[in-house]
Amino acid sequence: MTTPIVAVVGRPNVGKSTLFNRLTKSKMALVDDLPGVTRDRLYGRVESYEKPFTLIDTGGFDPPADQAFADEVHAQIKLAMEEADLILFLTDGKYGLSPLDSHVADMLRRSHKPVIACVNKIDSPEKEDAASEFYALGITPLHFISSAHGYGIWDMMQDVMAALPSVEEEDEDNSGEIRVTLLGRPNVGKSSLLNALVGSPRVVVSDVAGTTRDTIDTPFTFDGQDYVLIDTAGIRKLGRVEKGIEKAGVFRSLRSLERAHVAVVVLDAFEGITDQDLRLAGQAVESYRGLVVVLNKWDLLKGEEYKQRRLKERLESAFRFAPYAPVVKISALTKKGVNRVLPQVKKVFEEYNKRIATGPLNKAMEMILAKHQPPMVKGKRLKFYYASQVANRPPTIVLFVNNPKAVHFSYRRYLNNELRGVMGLTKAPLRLLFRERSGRKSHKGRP
Ligand SMILES: Nc1nc2c(ncn2[C@@H]2O[C@H](COP(=O)(O)OP(=O)(O)OP(=O)(O)O)[C@@H](O)[C@H]2O)c(=O)[nH]1
Ligand SMILES: Nc1nc2c(ncn2[C@@H]2O[C@H](COP(=O)(O)OP(=O)(O)OP(=O)(O)O)[C@@H](O)[C@H]2O)c(=O)[nH]1
Repeated sequence: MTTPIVAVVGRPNVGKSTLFNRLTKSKMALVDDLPGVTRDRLYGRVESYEKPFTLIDTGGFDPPADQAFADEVHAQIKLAMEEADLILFLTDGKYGLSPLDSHVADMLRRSHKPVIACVNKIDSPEKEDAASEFYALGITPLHFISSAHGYGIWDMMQDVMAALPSVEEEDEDNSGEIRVTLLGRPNVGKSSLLNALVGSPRVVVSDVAGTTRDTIDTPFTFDGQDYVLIDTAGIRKLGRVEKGIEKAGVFRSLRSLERAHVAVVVLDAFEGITDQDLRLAGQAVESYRGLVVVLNKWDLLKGEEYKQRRLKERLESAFRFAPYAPVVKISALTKKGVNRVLPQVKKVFEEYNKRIATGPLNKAMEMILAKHQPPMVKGKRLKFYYASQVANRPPTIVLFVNNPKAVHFSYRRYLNNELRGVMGLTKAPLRLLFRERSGRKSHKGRP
């Protein structure tokens, strides 16, 4: 199951960040465990609607000073058209239609991606009439919304939901191949690991940075298991892109993650763990991909026991948000340990496919709820009605509850840990979705 990517595009100041904040603010709080530094406004998960998705705020590019902002918008749109599954095109109803809006509309019409147009800053229904000039953009559906106050957002989200694939759609691909993505900041040794894994150096680099993205996947077999290394071109290309590296990098890693089962995050053991490393690992966790942490350049720590211990401590504290991720120490240079990477990937993948039937799941839920009752919220007890696994890859369980927003982070974590135990998940993540259900029957009333 992949999580779709929705990108918000539009001229500066139309309200993209405001919309982004509104939609992501009630996101489920797996992120609470991530160190503050890994949180930014580049992307966020939206899980409070029927279908979860990743939202990307394409604003805030820093164009070189001599370039007009038209170039900035142009760059955003191109990125969004390449990488997103759906585009939210925002315009400013208070300002009125701008020539740049029409230009953006032309570009979007030529893309084959679904687009939903929104006239923002329509703070009340009366303002809609004044904004009817936006129909001239020729993009439908067209919604009148207020990102700041919430007007029209619900209607717009209905169209977004209708355009996105459903969570319950199973991963059709039963070929048994494991899709792996290698993530890591520049110079940690991704290309070296790629070469060591695949055996022979492969020339996959496009020399012109920033042109059409050429995704090249590399299939191979190891110990009788089929693997596909995703976007092997991007692994090398990213190091060469200088401008807008961060945003391009975020996009690349998100897109690769969406196509992967397992992310291998490569760290440089010699340089230590940086914020960027944690951000990449955080993306993998937020995308609910399997995660294997590779400590590369271990050869440089040979005999350095103090440094090894320091690194181990730092790793344990920094990766508290993914305690289940196996860690493999390697040297891509000497190839020592390299053969231990894929067996770990395979173990994670096997758990990633696990299933639990509804009967045993609900029996387990009864015990879990009895052992540690859901807390009272404003004098009312949270009620869990029913649980069901709706997907694997990753294992995804929907919990029906009377008030999903009131399920506190610590209780979510409790449920997640307990259910992981029940399902025998030790190396892979479990995704819990909380859905509203009203009704008198309590969980105990269900068979
Ligand atoms: N009246 C009104 N103002 C809004 C609304 N949404 C955003 N604004 C205001 O518009 C201004 C720009 O909003 P941002 O969300 O920063 O716009 P942006 O598109 O992210 O801007 P860039 O970062 O420059 O790309 C801010 O002053 C917001 O408060 C709205 O629905 N109604
Ligand atoms: N000592 C040591 N050096 C390594 C190891 N792995 C890679 N290197 C060196 O680290 C440097 C970067 O390696 P690359 O494989 O190009 O790193 P990368 O992550 O692909 O870099 P970008 O293309 O910039 O993203 C090269 O000089 C490698 O020789 C290792 O295990 N030990």
